Amino acid sequence: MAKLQVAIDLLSTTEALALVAKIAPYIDIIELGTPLIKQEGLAVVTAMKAAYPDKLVFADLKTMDAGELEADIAFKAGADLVTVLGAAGDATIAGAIKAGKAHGKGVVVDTIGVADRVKRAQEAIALGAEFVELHAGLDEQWTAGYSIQVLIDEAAKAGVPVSIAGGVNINNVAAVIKAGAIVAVAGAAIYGAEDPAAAAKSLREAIDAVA
Ligand SMILES: O=C(CO)[C@H](O)[C@H](O)COP(=O)(O)O
Repeated sequence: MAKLQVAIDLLSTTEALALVAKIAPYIDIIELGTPLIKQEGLAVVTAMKAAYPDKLVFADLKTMDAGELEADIAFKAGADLVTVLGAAGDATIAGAIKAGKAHGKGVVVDTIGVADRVKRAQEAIALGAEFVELHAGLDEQWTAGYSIQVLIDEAAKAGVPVSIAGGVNINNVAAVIKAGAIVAVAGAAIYGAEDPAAAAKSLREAIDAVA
């Protein structure tokens, strides 16, 4: 069954916990966004895992160097999954994966900014990543001509476990899952919705209708 990951790009632990209190029944993975972690530190990871021990807590570190060290501190703080950038060297990705193995946790490789996302996804899985995020970041989404269809097409040909992030919403989530993504990542479509619980419920139902 494909998973729904909420990407929380809010800026306080209080707001993040309040959001998850509304949407918890519909989501599988709670992502603490990079700006949130930069604002609140890894304490937000610890607080979220303590509040939701049965959910997967995803720390979006976007690590570019010192893979083993950065992953280790996030796993110690309570993360189940951490991100390393696909743009980083193989040694950085391998270091994070080593820390993941030591903690019995996983590493997700984020392809933001990578030119050939499919090739890097295949390389990252060969290194031992849990799955790879085919990702167009918030800035790229504002670029003229951006379409999530690019990521959907890449997921269909990747042949390795991937998630898709970059403007996932109720209009495209079925296509995301039909393309083979094992995780749909939705940020603004949930935290920016007038009714986040209703938005998360609709996404959950759309995912389950495909899977
Ligand atoms: O990691 C991120 C930005 O770097 C976002 O959390 C990710 O792009 C998902 O957000 P949205 O669904 O709002 O596009």
